[in-house]
Amino acid sequence: MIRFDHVSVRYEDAERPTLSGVDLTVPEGELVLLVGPSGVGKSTLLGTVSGLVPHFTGGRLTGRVTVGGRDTRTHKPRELADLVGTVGQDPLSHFVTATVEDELAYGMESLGLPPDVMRRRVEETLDLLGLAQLRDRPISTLSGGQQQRVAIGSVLTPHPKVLVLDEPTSALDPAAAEEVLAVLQRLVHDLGTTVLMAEHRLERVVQYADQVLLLPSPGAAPVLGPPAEVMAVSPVRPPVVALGRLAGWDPLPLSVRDARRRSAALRERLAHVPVPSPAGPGGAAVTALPPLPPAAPAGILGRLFGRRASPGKAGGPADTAGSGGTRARSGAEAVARVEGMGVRRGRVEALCRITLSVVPGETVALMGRNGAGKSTLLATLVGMLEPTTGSVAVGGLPPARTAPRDMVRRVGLVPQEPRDLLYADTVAAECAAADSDAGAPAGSCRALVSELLPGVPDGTHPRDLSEGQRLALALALVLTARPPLLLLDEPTRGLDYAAKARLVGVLRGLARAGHAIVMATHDVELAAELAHRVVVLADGEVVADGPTARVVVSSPAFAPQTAKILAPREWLTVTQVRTALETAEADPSASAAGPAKGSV
Ligand SMILES: Nc1ncnc2c1ncn2[C@@H]1O[C@H](COP(=O)(O)OP(=O)(O)OP(=O)(O)O)[C@@H](O)[C@H]1O
Ligand SMILES: Nc1ncnc2c1ncn2[C@@H]1O[C@H](COP(=O)(O)OP(=O)(O)OP(=O)(O)O)[C@@H](O)[C@H]1O
Repeated sequence: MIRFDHVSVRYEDAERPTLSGVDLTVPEGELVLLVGPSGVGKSTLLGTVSGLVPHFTGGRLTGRVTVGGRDTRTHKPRELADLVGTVGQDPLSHFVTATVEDELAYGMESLGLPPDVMRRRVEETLDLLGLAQLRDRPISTLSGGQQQRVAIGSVLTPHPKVLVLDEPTSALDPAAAEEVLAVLQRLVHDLGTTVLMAEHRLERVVQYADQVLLLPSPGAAPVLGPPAEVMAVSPVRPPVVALGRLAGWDPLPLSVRDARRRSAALRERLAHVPVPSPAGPGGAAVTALPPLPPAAPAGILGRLFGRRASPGKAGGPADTAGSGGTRARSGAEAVARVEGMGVRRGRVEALCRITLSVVPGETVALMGRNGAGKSTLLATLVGMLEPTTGSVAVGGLPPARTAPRDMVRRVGLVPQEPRDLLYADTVAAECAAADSDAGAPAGSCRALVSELLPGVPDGTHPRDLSEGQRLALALALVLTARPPLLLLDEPTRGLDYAAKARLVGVLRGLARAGHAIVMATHDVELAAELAHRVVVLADGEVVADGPTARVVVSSPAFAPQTAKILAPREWLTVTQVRTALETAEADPSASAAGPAKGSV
């Protein structure tokens, strides 16, 4: 159905081609999963199928890509619209109408489908994607995950023969992601739709794939094959595969169910090994933060507060007590304290009766369904939104009523859409501005970008970066300022597993140094790896708040793969299991050991 003949793509001024020698066929009626490290060229490859590359991105395409026999270089994207449905990484750039219902109908209208067919499909899709209650809502008022559902729904309604999806579940909660993948699988099985989909969270998708297409490194020849075979050689792999490789299971499991069936010996081996208790916040390891830096210069204020919904009232309560006084006033040294807080957004009661506090050195994962109120909570902590009822204090001050120049020294937010932080024309200029805004030594921000994700080019416009590269840049910009309270909204979109592991390292270091971190995330593996505590929101209320293992292990939605495989014991990550096995091997007396080496 999709044929690549000797395809190469080279962007202007790039040192080498992003894609080269792609020569393969995606058969009709298969779901092919495209995987590879951040920035390797996955979106570029998808773009050659939808026609966006090179028509909209620039660069030079050589070779030929055909979809259902149509050459994507001679057919503009709109001439492929009846055949190919595309969802890109940024749902907002995708929308053409203002409301949910109109957006779902738009593609069908352009193809001239009869009104009764359109009506029926809109209703079906609203139900399928849990959007029925949002049908009249302006798209601009939806949460990130709700927008992603609309973007997916709008390409499903015209029933295209080919779907090209770039990280379609990146903003979805775990249950919604499963539902969307089940719908896609049904389209593939029942209607013979061909799906080519790029994803980083392989734990969500690999078991649905008929074949996996791996781009191992920039410009390297792709590998296409059965999922288990490709996973055996892939540099990116989900925890279930990493655990299978660690335990020497053959064939490698792709699903939790497969892994559980093979896990008896591993369980036995771990039976007498204590699960390491995660280092909690506080304690000797956490050092006190240095005093707050002097007021931030103006530059960074634009970045952090440029898009605030209710502009900070300049001249709000001054920090007269100084930083030490402020902290003392706030009571038990909490960096953030929320009490009985409610937030109304238009007609929606987005948060209700929220009470929680965050202490220095603590990492909190905010989890919960799409639209539960996670981003809203972060927005109130940074001062972009004001509580309707109750109170919020950060560093002892009410964020929305405090001058941005005072807030910016206390709190930094990496928003769900990292683009909102980026203003300069090049990566180098963004980094230089961040260093100067934060009063950090020149080169600090650039070093952080490279630490998080090697290979991000200095001279590239942030607009042209890959999703993972852009997020790494946004994270580095905020981390350079080292705010005492660091807020991250979905901090792993577009990041490969290695980049995620490096991010975990950086954030752990910050937590040890006394920074408090609150991250809204659907990435259960990240929460398991990093968070001391998980707070679950549902319909704007806190429904669970406790140590990570206790909250996630019992939850089918939030448990990481390792926990599902090894339940009821509370192993959360492959790293924990690896360390335990290595320790047991070094000191067999520490456990009632079975064979230390080889297959377990
Ligand atoms: N329009 C463009 N102009 C110049 N360079 C570009 C452009 N689009 C992408 N690139 C570069 O091409 C490379 C591949 O980007 P691409 O978005 O295809 O990667 P990806 O594998 O999809 O990454 P991610 O997993 O982070 O989404 C990156 O180095 C990126 O900076
Ligand atoms: N500007 C707005 N106007 C009106 N309602 C809004 C606005 N922004 C968000 N909402 C609504 O407030 C609720 C909470 O949204 P929020 O973005 O905080 O959810 P979330 O938990 O971060 O979701 P996601 O996981 O999808 O990012 C949702 O019902 C959403 O539709």
